[in-house]
Amino acid sequence: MSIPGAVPGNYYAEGSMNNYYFQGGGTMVQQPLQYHLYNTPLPHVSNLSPHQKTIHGFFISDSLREELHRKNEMILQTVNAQEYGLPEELHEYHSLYPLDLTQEKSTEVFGYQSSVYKCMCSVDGRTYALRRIEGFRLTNEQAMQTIDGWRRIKHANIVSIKEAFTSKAFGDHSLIFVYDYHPCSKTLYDVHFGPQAQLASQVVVGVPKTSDHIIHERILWSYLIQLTSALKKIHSVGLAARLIDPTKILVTGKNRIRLNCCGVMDMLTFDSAPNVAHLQQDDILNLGQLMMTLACKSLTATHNISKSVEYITQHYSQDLKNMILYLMSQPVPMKTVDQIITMLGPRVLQEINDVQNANDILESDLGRELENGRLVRLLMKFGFINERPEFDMDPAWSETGDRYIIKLFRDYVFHQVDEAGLPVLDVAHVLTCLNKLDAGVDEKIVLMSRDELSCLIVSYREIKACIESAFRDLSKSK
Ligand SMILES: Nc1ncnc2c1ncn2[C@@H]1O[C@H](COP(=O)(O)OP(=O)(O)OP(=O)(O)O)[C@@H](O)[C@H]1O
Repeated sequence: MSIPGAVPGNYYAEGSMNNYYFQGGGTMVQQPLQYHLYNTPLPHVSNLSPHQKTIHGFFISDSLREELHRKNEMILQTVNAQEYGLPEELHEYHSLYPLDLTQEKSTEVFGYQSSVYKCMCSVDGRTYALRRIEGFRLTNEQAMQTIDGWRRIKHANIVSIKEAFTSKAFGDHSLIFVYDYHPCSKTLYDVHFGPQAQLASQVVVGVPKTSDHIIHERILWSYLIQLTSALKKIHSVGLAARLIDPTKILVTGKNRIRLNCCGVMDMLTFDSAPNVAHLQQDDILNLGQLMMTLACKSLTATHNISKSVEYITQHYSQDLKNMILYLMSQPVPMKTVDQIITMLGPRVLQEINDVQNANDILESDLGRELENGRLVRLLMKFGFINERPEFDMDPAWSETGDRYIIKLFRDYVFHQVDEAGLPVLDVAHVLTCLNKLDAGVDEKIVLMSRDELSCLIVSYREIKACIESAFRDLSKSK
């Protein structure tokens, strides 16, 4: 059988659906489908005519698929709790997985050592990030109430907190904070100052840093806008962030940042009753220091401000330099986040434009998968009906009546051969047929019996009715 109207070689089906390898002794072991099987088109198929399409055109982009797969894989990662000396259960959480693998824990930020774990909640089945403050004994129960204000904050640039509690499950007095989990996220420190970032910007001895190694100005403005937006929310409810540190800012997507560990300092320093207005001024100052650190790509940039300003003047616009200097200046009498927002002005519009463009790209990717989801549901119905060994005490059910038409249609879609008797693997033909079937169009096709002795002329609308009726029979039997 050949495909009427199909242009041979127009479409390319690449890759196999499963990954096989042979174990010693010749047993074939099936591996789960690996995302890396889908690669971008090879050079010899990339120069297609305008009417041709590669199979990649039908699915979401490789990079997005890989990113989503990695995130899903990360959510499912587990370790043996005993091996890592972790409790099997902690309050309503289980399956703890350490996210911070550094041996030497710093006490610089909180004044206590802290660890972070991914975990599952047995109440809602979701994944969370637990931050454990080690060896902290809570003396005043009222401190727990400081979390209430933070729990009400829902903001795109703040990692949401769920709850806090104390625990002796680790063998000490620990204070535990439960935050939303953002799989595969890194800290801003890891992204710009971690070993990989260092490697990328390694300076050859004697050769000065080139502008390739600095963070692009547009990214710096984007960070500033996102953090200002987070501070606006926090200050407007009478709280202060208190931690604007590269190790406590999460990068959860491309240039997408979120303030992490909100509420921890309020609990740790509850007894000293800090002044919120002063802390809010400190937030603005810390934001300026962070921006200077990032612009100079040096963690010690604030130790020599005049040298750092000189560096920023050389590499960035006057606007950015003025902004950083404003953030770091003395408050006379008070600086507010609203003033920063006014100064950001048109940059905010640029950010909105970038965000909306990114959103459009994601929406078009989603649109492609939407079609695929529809077709998968149709294929599942085929699977339920075709080749069913017996139904309603009738061993010939799937081969007779309406079901015979479905079987012949399945052959028409998937089992065609070309003039030389070779299988036709034309994805476009399959997609066209399935889409027409799903829409139930009036177009008629010729279905041939396997022995080629008889043929039926039926419309897609009629085949659709056959499938719906057969599927209804199957679902009624439950
Ligand atoms: N809410 C979260 N969701 C996902 N991953 C998180 C979350 N919070 C922290 N992490 C990850 O946990 C790891 C450790 O975080 P942590 O804040 O301890 O950073 P750190 O650089 O180790 O800081 P410190 O030196 O203070 O311990 C980081 O890789 C971070 O990406």
